[in-house]
This record gives sequence, C-alpha cells and structure tokens, in this order.
Amino acid sequence: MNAPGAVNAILALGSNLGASRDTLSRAVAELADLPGVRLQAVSPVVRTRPVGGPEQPDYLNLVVSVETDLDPHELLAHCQAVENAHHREREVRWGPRTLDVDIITYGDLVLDDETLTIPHPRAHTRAFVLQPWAWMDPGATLNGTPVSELAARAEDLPGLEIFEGD
Ligand SMILES: Nc1ncnc2c1ncn2[C@@H]1O[C@H](COP(=O)(O)OP(=O)(O)OP(=O)(O)O)[C@@H](O)[C@H]1O
Ligand SMILES: Nc1nc2c(c(=O)[nH]1)N=C(CO)CN2
Repeated sequence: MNAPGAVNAILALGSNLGASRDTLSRAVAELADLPGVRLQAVSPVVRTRPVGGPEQPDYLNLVVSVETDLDPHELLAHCQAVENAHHREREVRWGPRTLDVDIITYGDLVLDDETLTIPHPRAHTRAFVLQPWAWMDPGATLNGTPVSELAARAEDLPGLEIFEGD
C-alpha cells in the first residue's frame, strides 16, 4: 500500500563509463535519500550489450521501484541531479555515460510533453530495462502486457547476463 497521495514509480539506471558497479550502488543510495522518495525494491544488476549509438563498452543496468510524493517533473529533475552528480555529459545520442537514470513508469500516468514521456517510449523494447524489472517484480505489467513477455521478445535479450562482479 502506498502512503496517501504517493505513487509507485519504476526508474532504470545504466552506466558504461568509469567504475559502473560502484556508480550504480551510490546512485541507488542517492535516489533513496531524496526527500519524497522511498526505495521499495532493487533488481539484480545485469551486464548488457549497448543498444544503439556508437561502438561503446557494455553497460551495467538495474531498475528500482520507488514510492514517491514528487510530481513527475520534480522526480525527473531529481533524477537528472543524481546523473549530474556523477558527471554525466550529454554529447552523443545513446553514447556512453557514467550514469543514466530514466523514469519508466509513474503509477498509471500517461504523459507526453516537451521534457517528459511516461511510460518511457522505448522501455517496452529494451531487455536491459525489462528483464531486471521482471526479476524484481514477476507480476509487473507495462501498457497492459506482462513485463516478462516483453523481455522475452526484446531483441537485446541475448547477451544479457546477471552481473556477479568482475
Ligand atoms: N521518461 C523519461 N525519463 C527520463 N528522461 C526523459 C523521459 N522522457 C523524456 N525525457 C527527456 O529525455 C531527455 C534526454 O534524456 P537522456 O539524455 O537520458 O536520453 P538517453 O538516455 O540518451 O536516451 P533514451 O531516452 O533513449 O533513454 C531528458 O533531458 C528528458 O527531458
Ligand atoms: N545496454 C544498454 N544500452 C543502452 C542503454 C543502457 O542503459 N544499456 N541506454 C541507452 C540510452 O538510454 C542506449 N543504449
């Protein structure tokens, strides 16, 4: 049960530059510390092949479930502040990054404006989001379809593996 007025959101984190495993751990802790955000669950960490963009290193990805009192734009601003604290630079579309934090869902909200599209418009095709999410919450659905089904269909599923450490 959510607190009154609170919403459950799914956030996806990725990193393929620097000390990615450590970056992800610290970013999860920073998200959990945000005012108006309560961490509910964290998925396994997966190592994934880069999807799109230039040739670049493999990613580590995970998803978290949070309960939040923030509105979606406040949540985005806080996620971007966490990215920036990890020296995120925006140079190349889908290029390598120290940290990416995307909002995948925000309750049942459907939103599309200049800065925010929810559900995330590419999440339903991305095993690097869907598979850790399905492992974290086997009953999860996205746009009415089980996340586990979407993950099984995603083109980037081959090559995804649970990250146990280097
Ligand atoms: N659901 C969302 N989560 C995060 N950012 C979003 C979302 N919808 C729209 N955006 C916008 O997308 C912009 C670019 O985000 P970002 O640089 O993280 O994209 P990307 O991670 O390279 O690509 P992708 O959007 O395919 O994951 C952000 O500045 C933000 O305003
Ligand atoms: N494997 C993987 N590929 C990506 C990722 C990511 O987090 N993992 N993020 C992207 C832009 O959000 C583009 N491509």
